[in-house]
Amino acid sequence: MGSFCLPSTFSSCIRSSAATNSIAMAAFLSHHPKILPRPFFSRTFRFISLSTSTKPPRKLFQAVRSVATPAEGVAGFESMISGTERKYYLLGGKGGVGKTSSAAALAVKFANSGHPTLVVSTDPAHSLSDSFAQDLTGGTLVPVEGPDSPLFALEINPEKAREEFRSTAQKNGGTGVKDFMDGMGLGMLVDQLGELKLGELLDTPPPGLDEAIAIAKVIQFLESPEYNMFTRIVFDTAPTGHTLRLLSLPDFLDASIGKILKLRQKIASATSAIKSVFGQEEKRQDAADKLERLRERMVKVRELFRDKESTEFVIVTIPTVMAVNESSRLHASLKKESVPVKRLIVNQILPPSASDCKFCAMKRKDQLRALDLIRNDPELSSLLVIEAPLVDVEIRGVPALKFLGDIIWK
Ligand SMILES: Nc1ncnc2c1ncn2[C@@H]1O[C@H](COP(=O)(O)OP(=O)(O)OP(=O)(O)O)[C@@H](O)[C@H]1O
Repeated sequence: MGSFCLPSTFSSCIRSSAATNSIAMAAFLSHHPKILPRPFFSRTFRFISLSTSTKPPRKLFQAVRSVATPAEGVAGFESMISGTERKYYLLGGKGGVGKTSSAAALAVKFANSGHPTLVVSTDPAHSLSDSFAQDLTGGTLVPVEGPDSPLFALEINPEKAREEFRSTAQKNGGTGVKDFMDGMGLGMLVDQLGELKLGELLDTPPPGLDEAIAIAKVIQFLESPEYNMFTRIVFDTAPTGHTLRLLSLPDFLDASIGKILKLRQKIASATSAIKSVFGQEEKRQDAADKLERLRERMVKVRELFRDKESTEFVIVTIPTVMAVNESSRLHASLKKESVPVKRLIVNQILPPSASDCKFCAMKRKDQLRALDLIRNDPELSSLLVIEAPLVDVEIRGVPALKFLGDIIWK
Protein backbone atom coordinates (compact mmCIF):
# COMPACT_ATOMS: atom_id res chain seq x y z
CA MET A 1 0.00 0.00 0.00
CA GLY A 2 1.46 3.36 -1.05
CA SER A 3 1.43 6.05 1.55
CA PHE A 4 1.88 9.78 1.65
CA CYS A 5 3.30 11.16 4.85
CA LEU A 6 3.06 14.58 6.32
CA PRO A 7 5.28 15.41 9.30
CA SER A 8 5.92 12.28 11.28
CA THR A 9 3.48 13.15 14.07
CA PHE A 10 0.72 12.93 11.52
CA SER A 11 2.20 10.12 9.53
CA SER A 12 -0.59 7.71 10.22
CA CYS A 13 -3.09 10.03 8.66
CA ILE A 14 -2.76 9.95 4.94
CA ARG A 15 -2.80 6.93 2.77
CA SER A 16 -3.49 6.23 -0.83
CA SER A 17 -4.28 2.77 -1.93
CA ALA A 18 -2.14 1.07 -4.52
CA ALA A 19 -5.30 -0.38 -6.02
CA THR A 20 -6.71 3.10 -6.44
CA ASN A 21 -3.49 4.24 -8.02
CA SER A 22 -3.34 1.43 -10.47
CA ILE A 23 -6.93 2.07 -11.54
CA ALA A 24 -6.13 5.73 -12.16
CA MET A 25 -2.97 4.82 -13.97
CA ALA A 26 -4.63 2.14 -16.09
CA ALA A 27 -7.37 4.55 -17.11
CA PHE A 28 -4.81 7.23 -17.88
CA LEU A 29 -2.67 4.88 -19.95
CA SER A 30 -5.60 3.41 -21.83
CA HIS A 31 -6.38 6.89 -23.11
CA HIS A 32 -2.81 7.90 -23.80
CA PRO A 33 -0.79 4.76 -24.46
CA LYS A 34 1.74 6.47 -26.72
CA ILE A 35 2.83 9.45 -24.75
CA LEU A 36 4.49 7.77 -21.84
CA PRO A 37 8.18 7.08 -21.89
CA ARG A 38 9.10 3.71 -20.35
CA PRO A 39 10.27 4.86 -16.92
CA PHE A 40 7.01 6.69 -16.44
CA PHE A 41 5.08 3.41 -16.43
CA SER A 42 6.68 2.60 -13.15
CA ARG A 43 5.43 5.84 -11.63
CA THR A 44 1.95 6.22 -10.28
CA PHE A 45 -0.11 9.31 -9.88
CA ARG A 46 -2.15 9.48 -6.76
CA PHE A 47 -4.46 12.02 -5.39
CA ILE A 48 -4.11 12.18 -1.67
CA SER A 49 -6.82 9.95 -0.39
CA LEU A 50 -7.77 10.32 3.22
CA SER A 51 -9.62 7.08 3.16
CA THR A 52 -7.89 3.83 4.04
CA SER A 53 -10.32 1.84 1.94
CA THR A 54 -9.96 1.10 -1.75
CA LYS A 55 -12.38 3.20 -3.73
CA PRO A 56 -14.23 1.89 -6.75
CA PRO A 57 -13.20 3.45 -10.05
CA ARG A 58 -16.18 5.78 -10.37
CA LYS A 59 -15.44 7.39 -7.01
CA LEU A 60 -11.84 7.80 -8.04
CA PHE A 61 -12.78 9.73 -11.12
CA GLN A 62 -14.90 12.01 -9.01
CA ALA A 63 -11.81 12.74 -6.95
CA VAL A 64 -9.70 13.27 -10.06
CA ARG A 65 -12.05 15.78 -11.59
CA SER A 66 -11.34 19.44 -10.98
CA VAL A 67 -14.33 21.57 -10.09
CA ALA A 68 -15.08 24.72 -12.00
CA THR A 69 -17.51 27.12 -10.43
CA PRO A 70 -19.25 28.81 -13.32
CA ALA A 71 -18.90 32.56 -13.62
CA GLU A 72 -21.36 34.32 -15.82
CA GLY A 73 -20.26 34.56 -19.44
CA VAL A 74 -16.96 32.69 -19.00
CA ALA A 75 -16.69 29.69 -21.29
CA GLY A 76 -14.51 26.65 -20.56
CA PHE A 77 -11.35 25.37 -22.22
CA GLU A 78 -13.12 24.98 -25.59
CA SER A 79 -13.18 28.76 -25.87
CA MET A 80 -9.45 28.89 -25.15
CA ILE A 81 -8.61 26.65 -28.12
CA SER A 82 -11.15 27.98 -30.60
CA GLY A 83 -9.76 30.00 -33.49
CA THR A 84 -6.31 30.06 -35.04
CA GLU A 85 -5.57 33.72 -34.40
CA ARG A 86 -2.83 34.19 -31.83
CA LYS A 87 -3.81 34.32 -28.17
CA TYR A 88 -1.73 35.14 -25.13
CA TYR A 89 -2.27 33.65 -21.66
CA LEU A 90 -0.38 35.07 -18.70
CA LEU A 91 -0.39 33.01 -15.49
CA GLY A 92 0.55 34.71 -12.28
CA GLY A 93 0.10 34.76 -8.54
CA LYS A 94 1.90 34.35 -5.25
CA GLY A 95 5.20 32.44 -5.10
CA GLY A 96 4.99 28.64 -5.03
CA VAL A 97 1.25 28.24 -5.67
CA GLY A 98 1.67 26.31 -8.93
CA LYS A 99 1.99 29.00 -11.63
CA THR A 100 4.68 27.12 -13.55
CA SER A 101 2.91 23.75 -13.31
CA SER A 102 -0.40 25.28 -14.47
CA ALA A 103 1.30 27.27 -17.28
CA ALA A 104 3.33 24.31 -18.51
CA ALA A 105 0.24 22.05 -18.32
CA LEU A 106 -1.75 24.62 -20.33
CA ALA A 107 1.00 24.84 -22.96
CA VAL A 108 1.04 21.03 -23.33
CA LYS A 109 -2.76 20.99 -23.59
CA PHE A 110 -2.72 23.70 -26.28
CA ALA A 111 -0.08 21.81 -28.27
CA ASN A 112 -2.07 18.59 -27.96
CA SER A 113 -5.15 20.49 -29.17
CA GLY A 114 -3.39 21.39 -32.43
CA HIS A 115 -1.93 24.79 -31.55
CA PRO A 116 1.76 25.46 -32.20
CA THR A 117 2.55 26.86 -28.77
CA LEU A 118 5.28 28.83 -27.08
CA VAL A 119 5.64 28.92 -23.31
CA VAL A 120 7.76 31.74 -21.92
CA SER A 121 9.04 32.25 -18.41
CA THR A 122 9.57 35.82 -17.31
CA ASP A 123 10.28 34.76 -13.73
CA PRO A 124 13.93 35.48 -12.90
CA ALA A 125 13.83 32.33 -10.73
CA HIS A 126 12.86 30.00 -13.56
CA SER A 127 11.35 26.61 -12.96
CA LEU A 128 10.13 25.76 -16.48
CA SER A 129 13.18 23.52 -17.02
CA ASP A 130 12.35 21.64 -13.82
CA SER A 131 8.70 21.41 -14.77
CA PHE A 132 9.39 19.98 -18.24
CA ALA A 133 12.37 17.96 -16.92
CA GLN A 134 14.35 19.40 -19.81
CA ASP A 135 17.10 22.00 -20.04
CA LEU A 136 15.41 25.10 -21.40
CA THR A 137 17.97 27.64 -20.23
CA GLY A 138 19.97 29.74 -22.65
CA GLY A 139 17.49 32.42 -23.59
CA THR A 140 16.53 30.87 -26.95
CA LEU A 141 13.57 28.82 -28.18
CA VAL A 142 13.94 25.16 -27.20
CA PRO A 143 11.65 22.46 -28.63
CA VAL A 144 9.81 20.45 -25.98
CA GLU A 145 9.52 16.78 -26.87
CA GLY A 146 6.27 14.88 -26.53
CA PRO A 147 3.18 16.91 -27.52
CA ASP A 148 1.30 16.35 -30.82
CA SER A 149 1.90 19.87 -32.21
CA PRO A 150 5.08 21.92 -31.89
CA LEU A 151 5.71 23.20 -28.39
CA PHE A 152 8.66 25.49 -27.71
CA ALA A 153 9.82 26.94 -24.44
CA LEU A 154 11.82 30.05 -23.70
CA GLU A 155 13.29 31.06 -20.39
CA ILE A 156 14.19 34.71 -20.49
CA ASN A 157 17.27 34.93 -18.38
CA PRO A 158 17.61 38.52 -17.20
CA GLU A 159 20.83 37.90 -15.29
CA LYS A 160 22.53 36.29 -18.28
CA ALA A 161 21.27 39.04 -20.56
CA ARG A 162 22.59 41.64 -18.13
CA GLU A 163 25.96 39.81 -17.97
CA GLU A 164 26.21 39.71 -21.79
CA PHE A 165 25.31 43.35 -21.84
CA ARG A 166 27.97 44.23 -19.30
CA SER A 167 30.75 42.23 -21.00
CA THR A 168 30.04 43.67 -24.46
CA ALA A 169 30.02 47.08 -22.88
CA GLN A 170 33.44 46.46 -21.40
CA LYS A 171 34.99 44.65 -24.39
CA ASN A 172 33.96 46.98 -27.13
CA GLY A 173 34.11 50.21 -25.30
CA GLY A 174 30.39 50.49 -25.66
CA THR A 175 29.95 49.85 -29.41
CA GLY A 176 28.80 46.23 -28.98
CA VAL A 177 26.14 47.26 -26.51
CA LYS A 178 24.11 48.83 -29.26
CA ASP A 179 24.14 45.59 -31.32
CA PHE A 180 23.07 43.61 -28.28
CA MET A 181 20.27 45.99 -27.38
CA ASP A 182 19.25 46.21 -31.05
CA GLY A 183 18.87 42.44 -30.92
CA MET A 184 16.59 42.90 -27.94
CA GLY A 185 14.58 45.56 -29.78
CA LEU A 186 15.86 48.19 -27.37
CA GLY A 187 18.71 49.70 -29.37
CA MET A 188 17.34 53.18 -29.03
CA LEU A 189 17.61 53.07 -25.25
CA VAL A 190 21.39 52.78 -25.69
CA ASP A 191 21.47 55.94 -27.77
CA GLN A 192 19.56 57.65 -25.04
CA LEU A 193 21.78 56.24 -22.34
CA GLY A 194 24.90 56.91 -24.38
CA GLU A 195 26.21 59.58 -22.13
CA LEU A 196 25.63 57.58 -18.98
CA LYS A 197 28.27 55.23 -17.62
CA LEU A 198 26.68 51.92 -18.59
CA GLY A 199 29.14 49.74 -16.68
CA GLU A 200 28.24 51.48 -13.45
CA LEU A 201 24.58 51.37 -14.31
CA LEU A 202 24.72 47.60 -14.72
CA ASP A 203 26.62 47.01 -11.51
CA THR A 204 23.55 48.31 -9.76
CA PRO A 205 20.82 47.55 -12.28
CA PRO A 206 17.93 49.97 -12.13
CA PRO A 207 14.58 48.54 -11.05
CA GLY A 208 12.68 47.40 -14.11
CA LEU A 209 15.68 46.24 -16.19
CA ASP A 210 14.59 42.58 -15.92
CA GLU A 211 11.13 43.55 -16.98
CA ALA A 212 12.52 45.69 -19.83
CA ILE A 213 14.28 42.59 -21.16
CA ALA A 214 11.04 40.60 -20.91
CA ILE A 215 9.16 43.36 -22.70
CA ALA A 216 11.82 43.40 -25.42
CA LYS A 217 11.04 39.72 -25.99
CA VAL A 218 7.33 40.50 -26.22
CA ILE A 219 8.20 43.05 -28.89
CA GLN A 220 10.07 40.32 -30.74
CA PHE A 221 6.96 38.11 -30.64
CA LEU A 222 4.98 40.86 -32.23
CA GLU A 223 7.44 41.63 -34.99
CA SER A 224 9.71 38.70 -35.70
CA PRO A 225 8.78 36.12 -38.38
CA GLU A 226 10.53 33.50 -36.20
CA TYR A 227 7.56 33.65 -33.84
CA ASN A 228 4.83 33.84 -36.49
CA MET A 229 3.98 30.16 -36.33
CA PHE A 230 2.73 30.28 -32.73
CA THR A 231 -1.01 30.54 -32.27
CA ARG A 232 -0.87 30.25 -28.48
CA ILE A 233 1.67 31.95 -26.23
CA VAL A 234 1.67 31.14 -22.53
CA PHE A 235 3.60 33.29 -20.04
CA ASP A 236 4.72 31.84 -16.73
CA THR A 237 5.17 35.11 -14.90
CA ALA A 238 7.16 36.02 -11.81
CA PRO A 239 5.43 36.33 -8.43
CA THR A 240 2.94 39.16 -8.09
CA GLY A 241 5.11 42.27 -7.58
CA HIS A 242 7.34 41.61 -10.59
CA THR A 243 4.35 40.83 -12.77
CA LEU A 244 2.68 44.11 -11.97
CA ARG A 245 5.89 45.95 -12.81
CA LEU A 246 6.08 44.04 -16.09
CA LEU A 247 2.54 45.01 -16.95
CA SER A 248 2.98 48.67 -16.12
CA LEU A 249 6.42 48.99 -17.75
CA PRO A 250 5.18 49.78 -21.27
CA ASP A 251 3.29 52.75 -19.84
CA PHE A 252 6.36 53.86 -17.95
CA LEU A 253 8.65 53.53 -20.98
CA ASP A 254 6.10 55.17 -23.23
CA ALA A 255 5.90 58.12 -20.86
CA SER A 256 9.70 58.32 -20.50
CA ILE A 257 10.27 58.15 -24.22
CA GLY A 258 7.59 60.77 -24.69
CA LYS A 259 9.48 63.03 -22.28
CA ILE A 260 12.82 62.38 -23.98
CA LEU A 261 11.29 63.17 -27.35
CA LYS A 262 9.85 66.42 -26.05
CA LEU A 263 13.15 67.39 -24.46
CA ARG A 264 15.00 66.59 -27.66
CA GLN A 265 12.54 68.67 -29.58
CA LYS A 266 13.24 71.65 -27.34
CA ILE A 267 17.01 71.25 -27.53
CA ALA A 268 16.74 70.60 -31.25
CA SER A 269 14.89 73.79 -32.02
CA ALA A 270 17.54 75.74 -30.11
CA THR A 271 20.49 74.07 -31.79
CA SER A 272 19.27 72.78 -35.16
CA ALA A 273 20.53 75.78 -37.09
CA ILE A 274 24.06 75.27 -35.78
CA LYS A 275 23.94 71.47 -36.14
CA SER A 276 22.69 71.54 -39.69
CA VAL A 277 25.70 73.66 -40.61
CA PHE A 278 27.95 70.89 -39.21
CA GLY A 279 25.92 68.08 -40.83
CA GLN A 280 24.51 66.49 -37.65
CA GLU A 281 20.89 67.30 -38.25
CA GLU A 282 20.16 64.12 -40.22
CA LYS A 283 21.61 61.86 -37.51
CA ARG A 284 19.53 63.58 -34.86
CA GLN A 285 16.38 63.18 -36.88
CA ASP A 286 17.14 59.50 -37.47
CA ALA A 287 17.52 58.94 -33.72
CA ALA A 288 14.25 60.73 -33.04
CA ASP A 289 12.50 58.56 -35.63
CA LYS A 290 13.85 55.40 -34.00
CA LEU A 291 12.73 56.61 -30.60
CA GLU A 292 9.31 57.28 -31.97
CA ARG A 293 9.20 53.74 -33.40
CA LEU A 294 10.18 52.33 -30.01
CA ARG A 295 7.42 54.37 -28.43
CA GLU A 296 4.95 52.93 -30.94
CA ARG A 297 6.11 49.40 -30.07
CA MET A 298 5.56 50.09 -26.38
CA VAL A 299 2.05 51.26 -27.19
CA LYS A 300 1.52 47.97 -29.06
CA VAL A 301 2.68 45.92 -26.05
CA ARG A 302 0.44 47.92 -23.75
CA GLU A 303 -2.51 47.39 -26.07
CA LEU A 304 -1.70 43.70 -26.26
CA PHE A 305 -1.82 43.31 -22.48
CA ARG A 306 -5.21 44.97 -22.44
CA ASP A 307 -6.78 43.36 -25.49
CA LYS A 308 -9.77 41.29 -24.36
CA GLU A 309 -9.87 39.41 -27.67
CA SER A 310 -6.30 38.13 -27.60
CA THR A 311 -5.08 38.22 -24.00
CA GLU A 312 -6.14 36.72 -20.70
CA PHE A 313 -4.42 36.81 -17.33
CA VAL A 314 -5.16 33.72 -15.23
CA ILE A 315 -4.60 34.09 -11.48
CA VAL A 316 -3.28 31.01 -9.69
CA THR A 317 -3.71 30.65 -5.95
CA ILE A 318 -3.95 28.10 -3.14
CA PRO A 319 -6.72 27.88 -0.54
CA THR A 320 -5.06 29.83 2.27
CA VAL A 321 -6.16 33.20 3.64
CA MET A 322 -2.82 34.80 2.76
CA ALA A 323 -2.80 33.57 -0.83
CA VAL A 324 -6.46 34.50 -1.34
CA ASN A 325 -5.87 38.03 -0.02
CA GLU A 326 -2.88 38.47 -2.30
CA SER A 327 -4.92 37.20 -5.27
CA SER A 328 -7.64 39.68 -4.43
CA ARG A 329 -5.12 42.54 -4.45
CA LEU A 330 -3.61 41.22 -7.68
CA HIS A 331 -7.01 41.19 -9.38
CA ALA A 332 -7.69 44.73 -8.19
CA SER A 333 -4.36 45.90 -9.65
CA LEU A 334 -4.92 44.07 -12.91
CA LYS A 335 -8.37 45.62 -13.20
CA LYS A 336 -6.82 49.03 -12.63
CA GLU A 337 -4.39 48.29 -15.46
CA SER A 338 -7.37 47.10 -17.56
CA VAL A 339 -5.81 43.65 -18.02
CA PRO A 340 -8.53 41.06 -18.78
CA VAL A 341 -8.94 38.38 -16.07
CA LYS A 342 -11.62 35.66 -16.18
CA ARG A 343 -10.28 32.60 -14.38
CA LEU A 344 -8.88 31.81 -10.95
CA ILE A 345 -7.18 28.47 -10.37
CA VAL A 346 -7.33 27.33 -6.76
CA ASN A 347 -4.61 24.72 -6.66
CA GLN A 348 -3.58 21.99 -4.22
CA ILE A 349 -7.01 21.32 -2.70
CA LEU A 350 -7.25 18.37 -0.35
CA PRO A 351 -10.13 15.99 -1.16
CA PRO A 352 -12.77 15.29 1.52
CA SER A 353 -11.50 13.08 4.30
CA ALA A 354 -13.09 9.80 5.24
CA SER A 355 -10.46 9.03 7.85
CA ASP A 356 -9.95 10.26 11.40
CA CYS A 357 -6.85 12.24 10.44
CA LYS A 358 -7.11 15.34 12.63
CA PHE A 359 -4.37 17.20 10.83
CA CYS A 360 -5.98 16.58 7.44
CA ALA A 361 -9.47 17.42 8.67
CA MET A 362 -8.22 20.72 10.13
CA LYS A 363 -6.26 21.53 7.01
CA ARG A 364 -9.27 20.81 4.84
CA LYS A 365 -11.49 22.95 7.09
CA ASP A 366 -9.04 25.82 6.65
CA GLN A 367 -9.09 25.30 2.91
CA LEU A 368 -12.89 25.32 2.82
CA ARG A 369 -12.86 28.60 4.75
CA ALA A 370 -10.45 30.05 2.21
CA LEU A 371 -12.71 28.84 -0.62
CA ASP A 372 -15.59 30.60 1.13
CA LEU A 373 -13.48 33.73 1.33
CA ILE A 374 -13.04 33.56 -2.46
CA ARG A 375 -16.79 33.21 -3.01
CA ASN A 376 -17.43 36.31 -0.88
CA ASP A 377 -14.49 38.38 -2.03
CA PRO A 378 -15.66 41.37 -4.08
CA GLU A 379 -12.60 41.09 -6.34
CA LEU A 380 -12.63 37.33 -6.85
CA SER A 381 -16.28 36.27 -6.74
CA SER A 382 -16.84 37.28 -10.38
CA LEU A 383 -14.12 34.94 -11.67
CA LEU A 384 -14.53 31.38 -12.92
CA VAL A 385 -13.00 29.37 -10.08
CA ILE A 386 -11.18 26.20 -11.14
CA GLU A 387 -10.47 23.94 -8.17
CA ALA A 388 -7.46 21.67 -8.73
CA PRO A 389 -6.58 18.85 -6.35
CA LEU A 390 -3.30 18.27 -4.57
CA VAL A 391 -1.54 15.25 -6.02
CA ASP A 392 1.07 13.35 -4.09
CA VAL A 393 3.88 13.32 -6.64
CA GLU A 394 5.83 16.15 -8.21
CA ILE A 395 4.44 17.29 -11.54
CA ARG A 396 7.48 16.87 -13.79
CA GLY A 397 7.78 16.01 -17.48
CA VAL A 398 5.31 16.17 -20.37
CA PRO A 399 3.22 13.08 -19.43
CA ALA A 400 2.73 14.41 -15.90
CA LEU A 401 1.89 17.88 -17.22
CA LYS A 402 -0.60 16.35 -19.64
CA PHE A 403 -2.19 14.55 -16.73
CA LEU A 404 -2.45 17.76 -14.67
CA GLY A 405 -3.60 19.75 -17.73
CA ASP A 406 -6.46 17.32 -18.36
CA ILE A 407 -7.59 17.95 -14.78
CA ILE A 408 -7.29 21.73 -14.70
CA TRP A 409 -8.06 22.80 -18.24
CA LYS A 410 -11.49 21.77 -19.43
N1 LIG B 1 -1.75 20.27 -7.71
C1 LIG B 1 -0.55 19.97 -7.25
N2 LIG B 1 -0.35 18.86 -6.53
C2 LIG B 1 0.86 18.54 -6.05
N3 LIG B 1 1.96 19.30 -6.21
C3 LIG B 1 1.83 20.43 -6.91
C4 LIG B 1 0.59 20.83 -7.48
N4 LIG B 1 0.78 22.01 -8.12
C5 LIG B 1 2.08 22.33 -7.97
N5 LIG B 1 2.72 21.39 -7.26
C6 LIG B 1 4.13 21.37 -6.85
O1 LIG B 1 4.39 22.55 -6.08
C7 LIG B 1 5.70 23.04 -6.35
C8 LIG B 1 5.61 24.50 -6.80
O2 LIG B 1 4.90 24.51 -8.03
P1 LIG B 1 5.26 25.53 -9.19
O3 LIG B 1 6.74 25.56 -9.43
O4 LIG B 1 4.37 25.22 -10.33
O5 LIG B 1 4.82 26.87 -8.46
P2 LIG B 1 5.15 28.38 -8.85
O6 LIG B 1 4.00 29.17 -8.37
O7 LIG B 1 5.50 28.48 -10.29
O8 LIG B 1 6.43 28.64 -7.96
P3 LIG B 1 7.45 29.92 -8.04
O9 LIG B 1 6.70 31.10 -7.56
O10 LIG B 1 8.56 29.50 -7.12
O11 LIG B 1 7.87 30.02 -9.48
C9 LIG B 1 6.31 22.12 -7.40
O12 LIG B 1 7.09 21.18 -6.77
C10 LIG B 1 5.09 21.45 -8.04
O13 LIG B 1 5.38 20.16 -8.54
